[in-house]
Amino acid sequence: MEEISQVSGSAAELARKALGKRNLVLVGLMGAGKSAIGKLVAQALGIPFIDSDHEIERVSRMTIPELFQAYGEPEFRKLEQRVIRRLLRTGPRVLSTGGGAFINEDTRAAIRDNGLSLWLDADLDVLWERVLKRDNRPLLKTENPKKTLEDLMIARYPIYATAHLRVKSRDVKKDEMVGEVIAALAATLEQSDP
Ligand SMILES: Nc1ncnc2c1ncn2[C@@H]1O[C@H](COP(=O)(O)OP(=O)(O)OP(=O)(O)O)[C@@H](O)[C@H]1O
Ligand SMILES: O=C(O)C1=C[C@@H](O)[C@@H](O)[C@H](O)C1
Ligand SMILES: [Mg+2]
Repeated sequence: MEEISQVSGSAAELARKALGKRNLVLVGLMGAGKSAIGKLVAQALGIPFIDSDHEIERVSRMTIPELFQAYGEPEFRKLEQRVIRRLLRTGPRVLSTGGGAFINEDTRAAIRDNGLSLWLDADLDVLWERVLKRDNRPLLKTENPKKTLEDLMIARYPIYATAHLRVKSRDVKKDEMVGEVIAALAATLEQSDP
């Protein structure tokens, strides 16, 4: 056990070094685990965690479904863009984004320039099982939400694929996902070392 914690400790150290003052920005579709895994990654790295959906709800004093209903998706994206640009100014942190944030060109450019993006890539069935459990995603309020999720995957995956890093999100223990995210981050340092 001692040996395992030393290995993961050194991976976390390398990952922290790789990040420098930047934010690690988690991107990916609804249910990929950006919020759940992001929070644990931040704890493991000893840096703050922030979630753009939560921050949007905090500043607007409205829930995301309320924002979509009152102002529509385009206004939500503008607010999301402003909030994420602001959040990127402070680091290092782990910043978990909403599922559509990285699809917005301006938000994506800000993330590319100021953060290190990591795509939590998941298969449809994994996402579907997870999003079924909560009723808080306005984009899935359609006649056939599974088909909507699949259409979003087809449209968005080529864009998420432009993130700096990619980790496959699977139904394994959350700690295992955390280890994989940290290893991916640490590997960027090894790659950049002469
Ligand atoms: N590896 C995992 N094993 C089991 N459950 C998981 C795993 N990763 C995430 N989950 C669960 O799946 C659900 C969705 O995860 P989460 O809210 O983190 O997704 P998200 O990517 O932030 O989605 P959104 O874009 O809607 O904010 C949560 O209940 C979370 O606890
Ligand atoms: O995938 C999306 O476009 C969204 C995902 C959620 O995180 C929220 O940001 C909102 O429901 C929109
Ligand atoms: Mg989330």
